Amino acid sequence: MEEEASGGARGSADPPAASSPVVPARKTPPPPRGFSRARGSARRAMEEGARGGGRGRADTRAASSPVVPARKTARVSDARNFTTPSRAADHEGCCAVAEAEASAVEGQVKDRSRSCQFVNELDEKSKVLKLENQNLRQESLEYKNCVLDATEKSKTIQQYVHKYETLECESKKLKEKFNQESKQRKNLHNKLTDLKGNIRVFFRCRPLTAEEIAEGALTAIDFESAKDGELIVKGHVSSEKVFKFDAVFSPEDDQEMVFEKTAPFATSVLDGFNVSIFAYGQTGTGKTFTMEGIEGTRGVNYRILEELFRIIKEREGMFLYEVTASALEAYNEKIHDLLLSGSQPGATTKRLEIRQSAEGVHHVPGLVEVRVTNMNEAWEVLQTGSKARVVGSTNANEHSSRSHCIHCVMVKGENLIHGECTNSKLWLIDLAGSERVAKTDVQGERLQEALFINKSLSALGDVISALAKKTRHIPFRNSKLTHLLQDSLSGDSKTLMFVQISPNENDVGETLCSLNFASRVRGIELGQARKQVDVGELSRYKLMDGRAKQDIRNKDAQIKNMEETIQSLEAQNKAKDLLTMNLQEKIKELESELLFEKKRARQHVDSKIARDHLQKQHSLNGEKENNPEAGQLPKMAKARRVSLCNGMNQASRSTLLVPLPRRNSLMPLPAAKNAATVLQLPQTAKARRVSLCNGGAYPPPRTPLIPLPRWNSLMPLPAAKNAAAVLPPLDNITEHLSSPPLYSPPAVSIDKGSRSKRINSILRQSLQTKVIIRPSLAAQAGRKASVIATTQGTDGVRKAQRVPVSGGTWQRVQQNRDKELGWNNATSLYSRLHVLRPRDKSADRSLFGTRFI
Ligand SMILES: Nc1ncnc2c1ncn2[C@@H]1O[C@H](COP(=O)(O)OP(=O)(O)OP(=O)(O)O)[C@@H](O)[C@H]1O
Repeated sequence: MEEEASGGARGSADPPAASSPVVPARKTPPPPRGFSRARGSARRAMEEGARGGGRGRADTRAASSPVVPARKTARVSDARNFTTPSRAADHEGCCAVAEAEASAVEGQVKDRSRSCQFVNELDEKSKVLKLENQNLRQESLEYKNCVLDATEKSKTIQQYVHKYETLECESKKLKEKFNQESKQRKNLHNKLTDLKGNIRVFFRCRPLTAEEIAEGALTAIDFESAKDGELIVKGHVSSEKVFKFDAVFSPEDDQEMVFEKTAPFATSVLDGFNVSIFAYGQTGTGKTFTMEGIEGTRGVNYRILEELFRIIKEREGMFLYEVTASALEAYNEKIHDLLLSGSQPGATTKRLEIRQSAEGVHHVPGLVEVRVTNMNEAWEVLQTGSKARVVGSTNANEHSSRSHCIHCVMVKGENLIHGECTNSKLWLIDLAGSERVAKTDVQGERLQEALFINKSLSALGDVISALAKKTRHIPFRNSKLTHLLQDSLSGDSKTLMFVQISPNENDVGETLCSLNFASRVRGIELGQARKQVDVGELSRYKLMDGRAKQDIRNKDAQIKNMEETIQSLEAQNKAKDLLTMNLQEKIKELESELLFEKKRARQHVDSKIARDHLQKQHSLNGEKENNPEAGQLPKMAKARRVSLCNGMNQASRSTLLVPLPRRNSLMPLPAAKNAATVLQLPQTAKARRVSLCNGGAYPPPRTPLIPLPRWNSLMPLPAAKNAAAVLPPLDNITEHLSSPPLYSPPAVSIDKGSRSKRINSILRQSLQTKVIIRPSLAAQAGRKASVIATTQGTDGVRKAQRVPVSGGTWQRVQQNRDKELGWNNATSLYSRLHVLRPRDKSADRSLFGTRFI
């Protein structure tokens, strides 16, 4: 930009360069419009001058130059004065040119001034841009520095991230280690507790009161010789008695020392165990002092709460705890909520009952539970309850507790690392003191209270005795107190009992009673304390378990049903298989029977034909003997076989044996002389078989013969004498043949009448059925070598012929049909008769016999 600006400046300061039209456009700015116009007008003026009389070369040069110096113009004007009239025009032209040039110069000047202005503006802009450039450079440097910083920072961050990851990893390892150690500590703690016993008994003796000292009372306990928890009670009558407890606190031991050995129970509570701490002893022996303490010397209740919240704080981040507190009293065998009664001591409140939950935990439904988040809140709740407790003045104690005061601190814990939830309770119980009514000399209400107190403490003694003896029944429900302490005494929790005694020698009887009771309590062997995993979670798991079990039961039932179904289906299949087998066997049996019957029928027919043949031969022989003229007929009959096969080969002749109908009863046989040319039907029964081959030249083709319709039984036989004359015309015969059904079986005889008709009809129906339903039978039957075929003879008479199976299609069909009508008649008849009388086979056979006789 600087170069351009300087170029512009140079252009404006160098007129020749500016006037030169060949100055490169790059170096000079574009000429202003006025300048162009000036050049155009100059050119036009020159042209006009040329038109006016021609112009000199110099003028032309001058005109060609856009910038003409003033000096030159004056010379031209001087010359005008000394030129000829022709030059006047030149002069005028020159003037015009000069004017044009002047105007051009003027325009150029204007343009230059504009250019200068433009250049100035550009300079200013350039300066601004320079400044901007500098700023940008600076910013760029700053950015570069920033980027460097960012890179360094990102590197640092990455290092930090890496460090953080490493730390996190270490933290995880430490957490795991902590968990393990915590678990180990817990186990050790529990082991220690177990070794010490789930019920521990601490002995505490209060100091002699001022009154007692004043009375000169002596101390019955020998603390000097007490070593390792052993305690010697000085007997004022008999020998000394030694008791052993888990801890012995002399009158000189302060609250802090007592709590030192109590503090581990706080850890147990937060670890998820139920803990019960209670104080037992004669009235005025310091139970309330031990449990609650007095201003400045706080007792176990205060200190254990302190310890609880201290540990909760210590475990922050790893465990989450929720603490609630409640307070109640068992007064005259009634349970009252001490938080409901508020600040009105002894005020009648709603009576509560003890219930057992589904999980087996004893609780008091409807008890007010106050959520507390710190020590002060918790202590306030406990104090509220303590203040509401029934307290009365007796001879033994100015502020004697007339009820059993029970504080309950419930702790819900969640391990944030592995998510285990616990739900534990800390019972802090200040029992009412036992008292000898005669000694305390209480009256009225106090007496009643004392009776209830003694009764409940007696019930507690019974429970302790039963637990010590491990009897099956523990009388927990004999009093509200024992009922409420059932969970604490039955082994689910860790229990600590303070046995409080008076050092006064005068109270040694009560002291011994208390110490004996405490010894029994200490002797109780309870099972290992159970960790109280969150019952809600437990119940959820139980519910899931129940559902899963129910699902399994349902599935089992479904599987059982399916198995039963499968079994029944298998049984059905087996039954069907059995039925099928039986049916197949039956079919086989029937088929074999059928074959047998077929054979029998065939044999029967053959034998019958043979018999008929013999009979007829005999009768013919007899006739021949009686009538010699008639002897010609048997001769003709003998010519039953007429060979029509002259000239045929042997094979074809052997197959062309066609049985002819028994026409002997219908027409006379022609003479056998020309048997080779004309087929002569035999007149007698012997003529039933007609050989178309040379008779006797070849053996007969087959022995089994298919029965032919017994035409003789349908039509009257003509007289044998003049058979030719008696024979009816052929047309009549055709009528006879065609009138009955083609395949209707012949009637047995006219005499048998209705029976034969019935059989006929059965056979007919059977045939029709067979033809329609089982055409394949015909095909099966067609496998026989030859069948009977009914053909139309050349003479128009229907003839039954034996034709070869290898004949034409029509012949085969006909053969099959005939076969079916022949041999299968027996089958169908048998079947039908079998249907009619299935078991009377003899009758069937007789019918069969009848049919073919
Ligand atoms: N260890 C002790 N040190 C100092 N004073 C004590 C100690 N034990 C008890 N006392 C005092 O003895 C008196 C009676 O104590 P406390 O009321 O606690 O007895 P108690 O067993 O609760 O009686 P009760 O059964 O009638 O309620 C109180 O004035 C108390 O301060």
